[in-house]
Amino acid sequence: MKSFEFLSIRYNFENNKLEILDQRKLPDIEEWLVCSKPSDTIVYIKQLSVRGAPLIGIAASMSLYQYVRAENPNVDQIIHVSKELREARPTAVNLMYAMDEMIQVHLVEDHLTRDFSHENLGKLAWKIIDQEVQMCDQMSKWGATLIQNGENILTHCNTGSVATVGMGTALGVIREAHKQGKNIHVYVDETRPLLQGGRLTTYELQREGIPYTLICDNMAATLMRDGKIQRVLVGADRIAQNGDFANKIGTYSVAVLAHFHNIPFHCVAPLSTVDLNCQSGKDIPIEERNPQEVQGASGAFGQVRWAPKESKTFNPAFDVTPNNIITSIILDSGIYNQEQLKSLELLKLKKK
Ligand SMILES: CSC[C@H]1O[C@H](OP(=O)(O)O)[C@H](O)[C@@H]1O
Repeated sequence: MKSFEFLSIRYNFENNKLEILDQRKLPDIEEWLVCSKPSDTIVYIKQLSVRGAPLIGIAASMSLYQYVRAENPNVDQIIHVSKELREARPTAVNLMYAMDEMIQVHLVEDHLTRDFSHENLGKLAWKIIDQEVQMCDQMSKWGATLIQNGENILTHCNTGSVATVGMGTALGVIREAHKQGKNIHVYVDETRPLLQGGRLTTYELQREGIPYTLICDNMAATLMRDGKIQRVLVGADRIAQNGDFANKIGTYSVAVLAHFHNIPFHCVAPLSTVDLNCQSGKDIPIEERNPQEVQGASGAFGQVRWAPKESKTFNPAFDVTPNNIITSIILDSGIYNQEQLKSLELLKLKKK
């Protein structure tokens, strides 16, 4: 392990200090929060101060490593803390994948034969980070091969460097296409209720001078009807064996609209997002969040409510898009079309 600084997570090896950029405060306030112990990290993951499927896995891995280096706990304590971190949010499988990698769950021997030294956990955490950076590069390059010059691309939620430690997933493809001079324009869904698009995707695009237009989620249909959108790119939190996938709430709506208007719709994610324990989207657990998020809005300004505080709300953080309305899934290993998804190509890939 060594010191590092990415856009929304940083670690100082000398003093074992782990920090995350409070994404609730972006774009107006760049404030770093200290993860001094795993319980801090769990709170930050639950409240989405640190968010994004790949990044929460990395934050949890670094928190577990930091804890072992600081406290020198026994194996049962390490396993217990990894379980608490694993359970911080239920949908993004990257969190479970990262914890399984850190406690070496694939080693079938009794856990006493596994190496839980902080040196080894540091190597495992760094391996997860390095893989994530590489996978972002690979899926971004694969996805950019599909982008034609001058396209308008719609994206939902935030899937960029704020949500990963690389160039991003769907937003990584957009970044790569822009870098290749493909003269694209991005339509950014604000993504109610937590506004990851309106606050975070705009923050990333603004910083890099990538042209974009911010829209409310209810505007995508009209843009598609008027021929203003040529492609849709979104991320994923968990992909089932057959290609059904869970992503930020509202993704399914966008997929249905794209299907109706014959617009290519792509999911972009690392292979680690594919969960073989899920045969189809029906098996993916969907996180339900608190009513205040729907009753109002929050950001750097704090929290505002406009609905009656007694309002009953429906607030799933994710929805599931079925494989039959997906044009393709773009992974770090390549592009998989609907027929390949239906013939369980992802299952074969994972088992290689
Ligand atoms: C590359 S981020 C993937 C995924 O994670 C986000 O969820 P959240 O903002 O709740 O952490 C969103 O669904 C992105 O598409």
